[in-house]
Amino acid sequence: MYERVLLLYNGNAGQREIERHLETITGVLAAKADELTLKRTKRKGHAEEICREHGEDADLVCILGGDGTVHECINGLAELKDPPIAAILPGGTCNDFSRSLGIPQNMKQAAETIAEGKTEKVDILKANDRWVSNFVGLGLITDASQNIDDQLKGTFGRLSYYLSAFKTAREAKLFGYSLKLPDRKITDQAVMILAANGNYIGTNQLPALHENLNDGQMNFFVLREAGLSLLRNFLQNKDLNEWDRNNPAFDFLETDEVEIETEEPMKLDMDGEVYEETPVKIKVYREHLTFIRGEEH
Ligand SMILES: Nc1ncnc2c1ncn2[C@@H]1O[C@H](COP(=O)(O)OP(=O)(O)OP(=O)(O)O)[C@@H](O)[C@H]1O
Repeated sequence: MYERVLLLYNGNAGQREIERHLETITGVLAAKADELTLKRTKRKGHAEEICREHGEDADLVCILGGDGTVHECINGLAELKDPPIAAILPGGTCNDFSRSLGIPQNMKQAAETIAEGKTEKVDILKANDRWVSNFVGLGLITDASQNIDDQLKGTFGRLSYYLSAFKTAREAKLFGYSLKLPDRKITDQAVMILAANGNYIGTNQLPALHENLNDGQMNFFVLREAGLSLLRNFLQNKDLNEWDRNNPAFDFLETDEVEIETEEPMKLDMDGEVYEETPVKIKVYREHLTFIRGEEH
């Protein structure tokens, strides 16, 4: 039983079915809360403000939205002295971080998972001044998310991500970068760099990964030009065996800290939205927030 539950929802996210879901969710959660408050985000950045200002008044904050809304919420929660437990109701298009937590993608089942109340402390990344739940990327991934046509996204949902990623992959640009890792420095060229905290991107499970969300490590991928066909296969969910750690088309490593510089400043994609530019320092904050989790992840 929770004393105070805050249910925050992005009426703008996903396929605009959220209001329909609210009835289901409140039906399940009301039985578990002495007080249940609903707040609707009015603009981009609002979820972050609400979490920063009201997060400590709740013992559970339920986030109904996609990865971009989760991103905002953790930025509001991560620096609170006594942050509440966070729970995700998958109301976006991809909902990747909720997948890593084993949250069912069916809304009623997700609400029931919250009602069951299993929790886990999870790692959160900090990239320059922003907190990140799922990933930080640059290069091809940033271009792909920027190329998503909002109208297509509304109509085709996650299919629009694939269309955009395929389109972008044909025009991938090489860039020069240098990485500073705790034990070495690497200077080379790539088409994409990805620092992943979660295990899914664009609803696809990332291959060759760490097993849990609280090992204090991020999974770090550098994709070379030769890796583009690999990426296409990844988007079609096939031939994942090619993502062997020894495949020269990409570098794969685990680290708790990295600094990335690029020849020119490059935009950074954080959890599906562009925030900030390179250079960037990314660090894992181990078990920094507590989330509701499902059975399997
Ligand atoms: N009321 C609002 N008006 C405009 N934008 C909003 C509002 N509330 C939230 N947003 C922004 O909408 C963006 C997209 O929302 P969200 O990520 O939740 O859905 P999505 O993109 O469909 O999901 P996913 O990232 O899982 O694919 C977020 O970055 C968030 O900042």
